[in-house]
Amino acid sequence: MSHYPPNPPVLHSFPSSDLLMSSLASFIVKVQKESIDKKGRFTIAISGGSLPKQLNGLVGNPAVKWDHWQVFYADERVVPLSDPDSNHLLCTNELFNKVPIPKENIHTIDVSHLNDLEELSDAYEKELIKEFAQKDSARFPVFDLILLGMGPDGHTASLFPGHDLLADEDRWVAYLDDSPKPPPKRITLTFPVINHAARVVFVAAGAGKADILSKVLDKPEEGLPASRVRPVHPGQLFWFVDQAAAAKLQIPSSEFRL
Ligand SMILES: O=C(O)[C@H](O)[C@@H](O)[C@H](O)[C@H](O)COP(=O)(O)O
Repeated sequence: MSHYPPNPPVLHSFPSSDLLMSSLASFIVKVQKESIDKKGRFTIAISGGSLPKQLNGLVGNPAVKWDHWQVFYADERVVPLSDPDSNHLLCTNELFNKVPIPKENIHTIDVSHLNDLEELSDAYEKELIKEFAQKDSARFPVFDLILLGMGPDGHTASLFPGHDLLADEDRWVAYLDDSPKPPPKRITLTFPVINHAARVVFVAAGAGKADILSKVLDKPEEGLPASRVRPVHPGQLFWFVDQAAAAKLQIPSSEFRL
């Protein structure tokens, strides 16, 4: 555990969603390069919602070394991988079908083998242990990058306001069968895993995010799930937002520089 306080979040606000998307792609490419140069691989967790679409700047980008990516899901709905509710299906349609990533580098949560929630989350934890435990000797996996969205209630991944899972301090992967947003059964990375990542990036765009974003960033003491994302030192939290989402914020935006 780090003895230093978490680094303050870095906010990057862009005048248009196109600029947000291209800057996000540049940022990811830079992190990918640093990770591959250091360890020969790039570990990333992604979530659903509008996020996969925001990754469009990676499509056709020759700097992306897809065969070095190891992709996990920050959360997944417990439905078949071919179901329209599946985050994996969404990411496949929006991104993976458009780029040359080897299928075995995408770590799905596949309910066709197991549909007991506990077995399913244990199986995903084992998948993470295979990737991380022998290679890094940390108590929790240290992702190079975790990409998250934020719901209108301040939830992130499948960590919802007021839910018991917010207090989970031990597990790497947890499950719930009472998600307030359908579908009810989900698997999610826990806060300790999210907060041990080297970098976490939230992406939020559109006027519909303005109120909740100002609550999450200006009033972290309210403890909404997205406010609880505070990577332990030396981890760093970034917010990539557009001007519409940032309209009600008090904290200043930093210039985006690579
Ligand atoms: O699992 C879900 O129910 C959604 O995927 C959800 O968690 C989504 O990621 C956020 O609500 C952010 O949504 P947007 O990215 O669409 O703003």
